[in-house]
Amino acid sequence: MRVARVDRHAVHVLPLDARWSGMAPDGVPDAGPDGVPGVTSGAPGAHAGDELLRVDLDRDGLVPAPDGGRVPPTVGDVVVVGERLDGAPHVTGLEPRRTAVVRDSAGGSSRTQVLAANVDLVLVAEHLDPDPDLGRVERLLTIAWTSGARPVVVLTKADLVPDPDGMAAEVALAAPGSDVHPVSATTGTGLDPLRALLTPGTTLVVLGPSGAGKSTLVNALAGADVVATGERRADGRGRHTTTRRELVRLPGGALLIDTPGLRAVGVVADDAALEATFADVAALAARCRFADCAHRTEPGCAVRAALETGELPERRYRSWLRLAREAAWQERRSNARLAALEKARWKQRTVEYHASTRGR
Ligand SMILES: Nc1nc2c(ncn2[C@@H]2O[C@H](COP(=O)(O)OP(=O)(O)OP(=O)(O)O)[C@@H](O)[C@H]2O)c(=O)[nH]1
Ligand SMILES: [Zn+2]
Repeated sequence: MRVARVDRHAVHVLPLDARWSGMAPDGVPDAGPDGVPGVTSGAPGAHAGDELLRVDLDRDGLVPAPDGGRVPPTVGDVVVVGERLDGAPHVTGLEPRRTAVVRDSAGGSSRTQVLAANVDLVLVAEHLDPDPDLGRVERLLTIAWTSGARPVVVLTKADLVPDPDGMAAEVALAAPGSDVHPVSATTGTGLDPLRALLTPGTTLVVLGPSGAGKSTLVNALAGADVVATGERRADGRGRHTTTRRELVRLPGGALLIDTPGLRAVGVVADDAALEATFADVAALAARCRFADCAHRTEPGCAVRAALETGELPERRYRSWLRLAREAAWQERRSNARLAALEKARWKQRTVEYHASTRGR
């Protein structure tokens, strides 16, 4: 069962097997009377042909993870559904996540948030008009590389600029290793190579700022209005944009994880992902005379040399420093949090041990 939506006390799942056939899956309970868990019909329009099954979570809202811990379920997760004694469906386990799109969720609790699981393709959407923000593209690419999914950069609103291909070539310098596609959802230009990526069963997520045209792009790719866009509604009653994360089946058989526009995303990145996003910088650093070169005043520094000749743009170097520092800081913080958790656990065990031996 694939998690399509997460509520506080339940997940809504797509039966994996019945996904393409549109047949009612066997063993799925009928929609019960009000308030009783059962089959709920999909969100209006979004899941035509798919029946979502509402499955209760334990009181803590967590599910047993493969490593023995308990984690919050996320959209795209594959869960095991069992039956409780009263016959109600109930999440009993989580399959290992093949890939995970993780962000650093700012806030006091110093936690990371898994935005989407088991994603094959991350479309990094950035508009050509206003000018693309290369730092944001690099940030989202780092998140994409860290996830384990394949990143593809999509430059939207190509119809609004005179030279979309020239701009795409510039963005490509900030995106080594990923394809960069200038597209226009309005005219349909550039959509075909993206459509070719959306094979049946492929799960994709589109990351990008609000207003980049993510929903418009997805609808254009799907050839149908599968997600709400930021267009003003005909009745003039404001905008209706994505407000929650949800897995939606596209007509061609690919699965889209629709997310609200990300304002500020903190990166959670591993070194390999940073090296992928900044492959050009990493290649230069590998040529520095000293292996531990800090690229400041060391002799034989290939990074500084490239900065001086202009081969490596100052902007990109700064962006690399910033993201590397941010990732390192995030890692230290999460390690500190893990250590604190571990300590609390031992403390609890000690207390329990003393309680159990008291009075013997
Ligand atoms: N000219 C032009 N406008 C576009 C294109 N794609 C999207 N837009 C417009 O850009 C605006 C934002 O598009 P959305 O698809 O709602 O953007 P979004 O990224 O999904 O935004 P959120 O849902 O807030 O995250 C809308 O007014 C679209 O009509 C395009 O290819 N060309
Ligand atoms: Zn150096």
